[in-house]
Amino acid sequence: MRGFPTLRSMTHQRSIEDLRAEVDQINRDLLTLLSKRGEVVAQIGHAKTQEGRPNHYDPAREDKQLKEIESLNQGPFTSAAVKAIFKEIFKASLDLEESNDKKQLLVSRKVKSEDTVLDIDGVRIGGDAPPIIVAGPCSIESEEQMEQTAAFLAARGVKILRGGAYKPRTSPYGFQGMGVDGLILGSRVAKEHGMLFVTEVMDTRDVEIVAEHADILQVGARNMHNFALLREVGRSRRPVLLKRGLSATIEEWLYAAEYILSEGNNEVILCERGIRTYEKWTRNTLDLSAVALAKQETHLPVIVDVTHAAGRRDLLIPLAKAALAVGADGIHVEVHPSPATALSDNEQQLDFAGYDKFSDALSSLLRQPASV
Ligand SMILES: O=C(O)C(=O)C[C@]1(C(=O)O)C=C[C@@H](O)C=C1
Repeated sequence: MRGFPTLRSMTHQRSIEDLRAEVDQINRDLLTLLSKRGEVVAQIGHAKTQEGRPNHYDPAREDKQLKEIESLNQGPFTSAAVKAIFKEIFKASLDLEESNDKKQLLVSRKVKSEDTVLDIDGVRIGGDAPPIIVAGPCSIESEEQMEQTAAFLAARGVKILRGGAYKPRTSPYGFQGMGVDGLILGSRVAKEHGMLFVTEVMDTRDVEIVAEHADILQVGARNMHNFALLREVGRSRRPVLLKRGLSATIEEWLYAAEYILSEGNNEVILCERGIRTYEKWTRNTLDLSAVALAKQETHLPVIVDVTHAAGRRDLLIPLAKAALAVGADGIHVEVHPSPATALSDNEQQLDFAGYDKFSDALSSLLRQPASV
């Protein structure tokens, strides 16, 4: 009798082994096609990166492909099943594009394996250099305050003086900084004591004037996502101290550094300063794994701002010790001649006696190069 073979007669016609051998071959063919697709997709990813599109996800393109696949599907799988398989393929393709992209980042150790060591007028930061201390008041307030602080710190071997001339305050009515007068004062006092001067720049319009007076430009946590500012400091040719954003992931922080390097400025110091968590007993939560990871994944120097991480003086020594133990290339700490009368951050700045205790406690760790 003619007609369609029954399931029974079919299974009798071909053995399971035989059918499995065919499935094995189909698997091999599918894998070949999948790999071929992966290679083409990687090229799309590369082209997107070159066009400056770090976000490779394109839902409209995925949707178009799914619609076509659905219209071509003739079974035996349902369209829902086929679409689910293709969605997995898109996801894997996106991962492939993005991981290739990360391998090409200028900040990545995969691109540059040796540590970047900054040499700013003889002050070495990163690599085999002993950890540095960046210290000074939160805000530049007066000539007397800067002079006293610089003299005190320089006598203890501190090579980098910090001080804010433009202050990003939570309240618009808080002290906003001395502006250009503060820049001039900070840079003069630092020079007089043989120190480098680092200060924050908050606005693209100020990059030029800040770069004129400061040896290192700081991009603060609140501005880590300010891509126009990152590009501008990248064009400035001054070393940049880039703080991690309040709620930024490590990846976002490294992409922020990439913005600076992509403009041709390779002199970036990463600064972990604690992230915002549910914890209330500290101002922020110091993320030491971020320090270890940034050291591992990038070639850039990484320092730790213990003052903002803790927000309280009693934790500065243990946090600084821990930071140096995981390989930080330096410590950033706020020091003020009279914290009680400081115009900003008076809860957390160290007075001179406090700084002496702090540096004594760290002295053995500060002599040796960052390790791990
Ligand atoms: O066509 C693209 O833009 C791709 O990046 C490729 C691809 C894909 O696998 O088809 C991958 C991720 C995008 O979300 C969209 C599509």
